Amino acid sequence: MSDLLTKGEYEALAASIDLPGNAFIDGGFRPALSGKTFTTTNPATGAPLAEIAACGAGDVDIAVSKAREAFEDGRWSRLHPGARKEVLLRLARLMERQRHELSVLESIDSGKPIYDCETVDIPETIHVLRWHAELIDKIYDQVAPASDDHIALVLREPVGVVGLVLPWNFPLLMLAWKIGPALAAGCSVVVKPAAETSLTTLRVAEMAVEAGLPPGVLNVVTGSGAEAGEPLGRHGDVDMISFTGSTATGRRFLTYSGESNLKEVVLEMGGKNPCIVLDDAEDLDLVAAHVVQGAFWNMGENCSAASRLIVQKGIKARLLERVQAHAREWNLGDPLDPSVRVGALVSPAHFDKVSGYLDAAQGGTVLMGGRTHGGTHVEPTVVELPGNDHRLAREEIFGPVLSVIEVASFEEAIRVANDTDYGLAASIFTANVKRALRGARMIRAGTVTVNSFGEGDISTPFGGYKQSGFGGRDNGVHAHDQYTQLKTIWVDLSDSSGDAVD
Ligand SMILES: NC(=O)C1=CN([C@@H]2O[C@H](COP(=O)(O)OP(=O)(O)OC[C@H]3O[C@@H](n4cnc5c(N)ncnc54)[C@H](O)[C@@H]3O)[C@@H](O)[C@H]2O)C=CC1
Ligand code: BAL
Repeated sequence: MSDLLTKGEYEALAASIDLPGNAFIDGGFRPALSGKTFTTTNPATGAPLAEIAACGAGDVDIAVSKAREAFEDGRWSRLHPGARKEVLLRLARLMERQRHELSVLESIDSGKPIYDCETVDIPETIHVLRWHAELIDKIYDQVAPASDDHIALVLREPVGVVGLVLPWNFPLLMLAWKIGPALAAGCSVVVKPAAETSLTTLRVAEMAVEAGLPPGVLNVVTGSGAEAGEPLGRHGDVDMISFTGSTATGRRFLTYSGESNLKEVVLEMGGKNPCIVLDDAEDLDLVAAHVVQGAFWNMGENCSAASRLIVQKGIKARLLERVQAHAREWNLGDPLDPSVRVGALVSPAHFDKVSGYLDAAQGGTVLMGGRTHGGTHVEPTVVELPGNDHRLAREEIFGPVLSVIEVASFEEAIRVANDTDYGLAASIFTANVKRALRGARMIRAGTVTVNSFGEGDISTPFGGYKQSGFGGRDNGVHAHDQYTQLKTIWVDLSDSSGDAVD
């Protein structure tokens, strides 16, 4: 907190930053082959920020071939793990030195509150990179049990050239969730940031080369999903795609893979995450603070947002009173003001989508909020619904809208929690340990938090059940599974007669 600057200082920094715009390929910036650009704007003000290269299939081809060249000649993939670690640690140090600049870039490009960027997004990004860097020279391969005449080695090898397709809601943090383990494993990467938020990814690519990452290992192709994302997904020389974003686009990557080279695909997608509060939950103030954080943090633009509050009848009135009291503390305003908790939604198009859900709240009771301000701000909104079949309870809104559903019992709470196509995250609040753990087991979600809202931390795998996830996990040692493949080397120690060699 003491490290925060003033609003005036952030504004001055924003005005002075030299904004990147070109794609980053083979260690340097270059325009799109077509020369085309698109404008990225500050969603809080509508002001244009920079012209970004609108990459297409030709640019993706070049980026993939440079990544392949780098991978095959071993400049990174065969570097000693300790040397790879040092480069990533240097990158983390550079980012730490430029944390204010990165925070401002992230905030003006995405609409996120500077407070969040300074206290969560940027420090977490740096922490994630450090964590994976430190892991590089501590993971051992295996020797399998075999007869005395054999040695069976099980090695992890980097998967090769990977495409990393990013969302706009946590641009830098999702970059770190993916490049951390991918680069640690020795892969070369081609990153496709969301068109709305390319700036910090481009800046970090530049810093990575400054930190000593060889050219060609980390490339960034900017542009739209259709023009840059699809050619990456369909590319015949990309070995694997790791994607975070909507379930609809995630599905497309499976098609791209099936129709091209059967590249591996790991998908981290949407959620409609339940937050269960049972009658016996203790410390309702704390519960309410978690509920509000879960629903409104990052303006609800969060795949793990606790967007469905499933509350037992006996506690509902008291809880909702406290939820509203806490939510009132989440002030809406200029994202560069460090006292602001609710910034702008990422774009006018997304604002329209979220506003549409506010219009669709009929049939429910709006308990607070429900109004919009300017072209991209939405008030934290709490809507009580008649049941879990309401559209607001079924579709991912990705905005600051909390749906409340009353239930009569623990059993009904679990049934409603699981009554969704998604299965990313869930929370359960109760003083009864058996119910907490039984509930956590019964809920079909990749992460279940007990008496808190959260996503675990860097050491715990993150990903979804059902239509929230596919093929692997981010975070933890488990994230390295995505970016490595197992090779068995079977060594015969016997001589040709079958006797053991002396
Ligand atoms: N982490 C998450 O769970 C996220 C979920 N969403 C959800 O998705 C909704 C729509 O947001 P979008 O920005 O449209 O998400 P999206 O899933 O379409 O975009 C994510 C990434 O995929 C790329 N992409 C989009 N269309 C593509 C295509 N046809 N082929 C290849 N790549 C493509 C985008 O350029 C971006 O880099 C949001 O309202 C929200 O509900 C959005 C972002 C993150
Ligand atoms: N909450 C981190 C993952 C995501 O929202 O995409």
